[in-house]
Amino acid sequence: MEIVILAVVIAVVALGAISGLVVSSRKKKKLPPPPPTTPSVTAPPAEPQVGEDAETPRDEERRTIEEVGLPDSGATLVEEAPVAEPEAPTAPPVEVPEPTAGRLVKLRARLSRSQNSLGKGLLTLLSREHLDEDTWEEIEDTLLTADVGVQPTQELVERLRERVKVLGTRTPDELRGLLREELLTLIGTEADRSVHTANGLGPNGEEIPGVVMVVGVNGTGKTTTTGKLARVLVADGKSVVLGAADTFRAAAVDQLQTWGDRVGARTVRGPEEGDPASVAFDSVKEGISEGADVVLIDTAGRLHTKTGLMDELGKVKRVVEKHGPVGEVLLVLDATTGQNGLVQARVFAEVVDITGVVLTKLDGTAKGGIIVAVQRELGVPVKLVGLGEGPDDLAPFEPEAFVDALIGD
Ligand SMILES: Nc1nc2c(ncn2[C@@H]2O[C@H](COP(=O)(O)OP(=O)(O)OP(=O)(O)O)[C@@H](O)[C@H]2O)c(=O)[nH]1
Repeated sequence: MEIVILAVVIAVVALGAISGLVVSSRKKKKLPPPPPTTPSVTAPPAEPQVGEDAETPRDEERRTIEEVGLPDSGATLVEEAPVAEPEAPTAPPVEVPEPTAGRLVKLRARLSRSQNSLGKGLLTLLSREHLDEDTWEEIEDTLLTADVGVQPTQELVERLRERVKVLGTRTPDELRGLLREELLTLIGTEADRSVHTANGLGPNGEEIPGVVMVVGVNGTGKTTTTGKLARVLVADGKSVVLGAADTFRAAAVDQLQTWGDRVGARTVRGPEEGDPASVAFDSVKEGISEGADVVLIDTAGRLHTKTGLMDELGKVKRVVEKHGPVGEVLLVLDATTGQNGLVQARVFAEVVDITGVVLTKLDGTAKGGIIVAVQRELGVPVKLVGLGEGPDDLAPFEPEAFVDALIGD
């Protein structure tokens, strides 16, 4: 019996020893592998351990470092865990403005609102039963207040008096018709009001983009107008390059570039306070190399001295003309400045050949008569009018639409 008990104890101890070995081997398996240093991969293991022996036979072929192909730095790592590229800022989508035909008609409500006192005022006076001297004087005053100018006012009143006399009895429709005709005569319906953007010819007979210079006193809306004009041209299917030759005001350059970016037009700019003529030259050069249809050049309009202005604008024009002709020189005038605008017009006309006028801020004044006055003063037509601060608030000037907005139709 004692022998049996002894045998059982020995068997239990032996079993305990064996199970202890197995547990320790399992525990070792759970250990993280040693760091993969080069020697540990290629050199045979030092003293073999029980658990290790059990896993990897000592005589098993081992792979060399080349065969193992350790991840070598970036490339493989990137594959396993791609590093997110920082997203490039996405450019805002390029806008395609609506075609400009009939834009003035669309903006008619604004014209009617601002010019109401002129058109409706005249109609009311003409509708009086007795058109006596006082009434004609009031008609004259209304025209003068709207900045039509003395000479054109007298002409209009004279013609109206004559026609009303001949007409005898007058219906409201007849009066409106008369006034419409006479206002149109004053404004002129024959002039070519298109902005000349046709290609010119370079010194060797090659085609170059149409070149438009935009001039005017700072603050009249010159830079804004250049930007809006770029939109008008893009809307009409033309490709445009902008020249920021108003180098004296960095903000004006940035402002112009923003306008250009919105319609996908490149803006050529120079160093701050750099030579405006050089920027103008470069912008036409860029227009030629891009094969653009039109180059619009925004110029500086500081008016301290006439000689300074003359030198600057004259130089810009001369330098640009080395590439080819300037098709259009647009003078930007602020309609709200009234007679002051006419003084500016005179000065600019003396220093550079103006070919067209842009009248801005017509939405903010009742003095639409300035259109007549400025055309008389310069002998060039108003080609565009600004009727608001919105990007598409610049419209080709159409006399009929203008007069209809004034007096209603
Ligand atoms: N209401 C109204 N505002 C306008 C019109 N045209 C331009 N403006 C505003 O007039 C202000 C002056 O315009 P700018 O284009 O900066 O004037 P600028 O002549 O270029 O002057 P600089 O940039 O200093 O050269 C801006 O606030 C324009 O939004 C318009 O037709 N109507």
